Amino acid sequence: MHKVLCLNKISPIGTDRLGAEYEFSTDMQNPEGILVRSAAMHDMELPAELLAIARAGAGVNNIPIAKCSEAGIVVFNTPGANANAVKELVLAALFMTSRKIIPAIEWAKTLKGSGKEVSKLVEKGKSAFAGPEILGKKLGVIGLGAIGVLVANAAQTLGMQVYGFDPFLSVDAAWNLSSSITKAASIDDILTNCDYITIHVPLNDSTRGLIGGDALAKTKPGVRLLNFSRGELVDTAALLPALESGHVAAYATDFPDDALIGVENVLAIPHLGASTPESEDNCAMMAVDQLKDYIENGNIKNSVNFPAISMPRDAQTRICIAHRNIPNTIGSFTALCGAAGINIENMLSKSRGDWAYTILDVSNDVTPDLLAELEALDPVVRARAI
Ligand SMILES: NC(=O)c1ccc[n+]([C@@H]2O[C@H](COP(=O)([O-])OP(=O)(O)OC[C@H]3O[C@@H](n4cnc5c(N)ncnc54)[C@H](O)[C@@H]3O)[C@@H](O)[C@H]2O)c1
Ligand SMILES: O=C(O)[C@H](O)COP(=O)(O)O
Repeated sequence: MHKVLCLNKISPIGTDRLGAEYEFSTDMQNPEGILVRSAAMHDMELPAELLAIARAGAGVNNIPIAKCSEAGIVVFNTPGANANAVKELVLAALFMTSRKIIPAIEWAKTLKGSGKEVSKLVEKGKSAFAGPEILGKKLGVIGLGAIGVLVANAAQTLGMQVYGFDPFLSVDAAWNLSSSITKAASIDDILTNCDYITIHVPLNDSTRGLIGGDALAKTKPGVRLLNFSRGELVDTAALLPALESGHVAAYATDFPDDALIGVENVLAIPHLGASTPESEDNCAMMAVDQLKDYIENGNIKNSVNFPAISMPRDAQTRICIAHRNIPNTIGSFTALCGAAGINIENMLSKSRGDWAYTILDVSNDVTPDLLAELEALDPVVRARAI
């Protein structure tokens, strides 16, 4: 029986796929797998038996990736599985930051009880809530991954002039991006030219504070800023005076902090980007399928710390080794197997940056001693037989 711990509410459409061979609970000791959404894991002690963490979603800044790699724990996410949900909310925010829809609705509520006067009061008061159309305006999209591409393409069909910036644009994203999107040469191109700016990059050490005082100073007066990625990408302390002065006309964020809540022209959304049944189902199914395939077969798809690697199984036993990407490591594996009288029928090794992963399909049973010898090799962080 495999054990999977669930740290957030995950759609049963996904968890039902675990099947009868899995014990699944929100509270258990020594799990082999963890399913998580946004629960903070940085301070969590990682159980010794833990093989993998599957993030049902995109962002993995809540997971201690480097610590997981050192322990040979494979971390998965579900690229693109919630991208449409976020795109739809970003489009809503484009309209809401333009047309003052939320404050206008709030004001309309205050007219309750005015009887026959309501329509007169509506006509008298509505001018306070006028706001521009998005048609023809310039939208800058920072980060053209799964979400950024969908936002850019949709905004273009709504008649916006769209500029995109992504120094690491993937080939897939380039294929999916409408040819009408203008490629920005630098982030400054976006900052200085655009009426609306939307951020779709991961939060990491190089993107934290991406939009700070210097960046805001380069933006056009009246710019509208949208952040559906992570709060710390935008420096709140620098943003507040820019909102106060009106230089930033509106800020829509899915990640409000205490200082932003209640501030005029801030649209503070409680992290609803991926909260649709469709996205929750998609993410849960992908996360569970990837986790199961890793636990049962050692295959890796959509990991953020180890390479993609997959091999059909046709031998008695599979040895899976997570290790550092160092020359001559595979030679030590085959030498140890040879010395133990193990016949390797098939093998595959892949690397990704500092880390690598090797699958050895062998025609014998594998002893705990051999696994211990493999794990004792300097570059190896985890060896197991399935
Ligand atoms: N609000 C929500 O509920 C919600 C839902 C999903 C994702 N997210 C957030 O949105 C982020 C993006 O999601 P995604 O699915 O599009 O991820 P993705 O990995 O498909 O795309 C991220 C893109 O950012 C680019 N990038 C990285 N650093 C950059 C930089 N400095 N400048 C410009 N581009 C840069 C990458 O090249 C990549 O193309 C996630 O990391 C997550 O934090 C939020
Ligand atoms: O990175 C993500 O996928 C989103 O922020 C969604 O987070 P959630 O799964 O906690 O809604």
